[in-house]
Amino acid sequence: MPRLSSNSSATLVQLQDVRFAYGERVILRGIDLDIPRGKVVAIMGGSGCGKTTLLRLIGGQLRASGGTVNVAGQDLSRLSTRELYALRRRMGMLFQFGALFTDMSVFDNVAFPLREHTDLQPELIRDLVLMKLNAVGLRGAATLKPAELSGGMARRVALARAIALDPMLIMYDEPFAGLDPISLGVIGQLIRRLNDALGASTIMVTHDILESLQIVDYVYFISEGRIVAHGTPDEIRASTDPFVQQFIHAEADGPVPFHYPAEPLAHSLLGRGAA
Ligand SMILES: Nc1ncnc2c1ncn2[C@@H]1O[C@H](COP(=O)(O)OP(=O)(O)OP(=O)(O)O)[C@@H](O)[C@H]1O
Repeated sequence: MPRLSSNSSATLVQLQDVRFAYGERVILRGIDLDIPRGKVVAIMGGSGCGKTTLLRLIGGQLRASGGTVNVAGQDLSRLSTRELYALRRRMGMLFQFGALFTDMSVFDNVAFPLREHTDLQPELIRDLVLMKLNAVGLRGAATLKPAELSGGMARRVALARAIALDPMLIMYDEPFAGLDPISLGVIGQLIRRLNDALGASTIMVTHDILESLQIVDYVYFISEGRIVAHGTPDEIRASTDPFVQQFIHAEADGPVPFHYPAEPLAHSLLGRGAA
């Protein structure tokens, strides 16, 4: 597999032959990928192919059953819990729908990681929160509660919270899910801008290929536990790979099957199957 970057100091995250299974169920069968410093990289693939699992492996919430996950020059499997925790503080994560704390104001939501993980004085926390909210265009909404926000605004607050600690690596799981087309464009631009302003690297799991191609530097496609295609947005647009084509043209069926693996329908309907 050709690698995106062969210079290790330019690579923030490197996965080599990473394998993972939930019990008997094998999800990843040997993933090789690089996330270069400063870049925004999208990971795409069919539903249930293991994208979120991959983010959790990089975040150290799951341990690979084989291969190596290396972040900022550190092999995660060799870190103590304390070292892993320290590394995780340098990662910002926004998981699916990035729920805000509903009983806290926008300000307190963004202040939460700063209060939790630093000993900064309240005045400094205040300034940092206002700067983060300003970066996502919501400084004026600091006193609102999540229930008073639109879906797009709530997502922007979640972004501000994910970058509160100035992470070196930001991971987004489906950052566009459930957004209208305008908010989707706003969030896409923000993901790019925040990455560049922080000098961070970004990994984004998404189904939204057209939006992603506008903002990312590189895309990896996963299928059946392996990377099956990868390239820059221009390479992806020009690709004749059937897998990539299925994504670009949003075709329901193709190399990525519509159906979750199951016994034949007739078998299920006759009541002989498990479901
Ligand atoms: N804790 C778990 N225990 C057992 N199986 C799991 C667990 N978490 C996820 N899975 C299974 O592992 C597979 C990969 O899940 P994962 O969430 O990584 O997929 P995904 O590519 O992010 O999917 P989607 O795009 O639908 O969010 C799925 O089939 C899922 O059912």
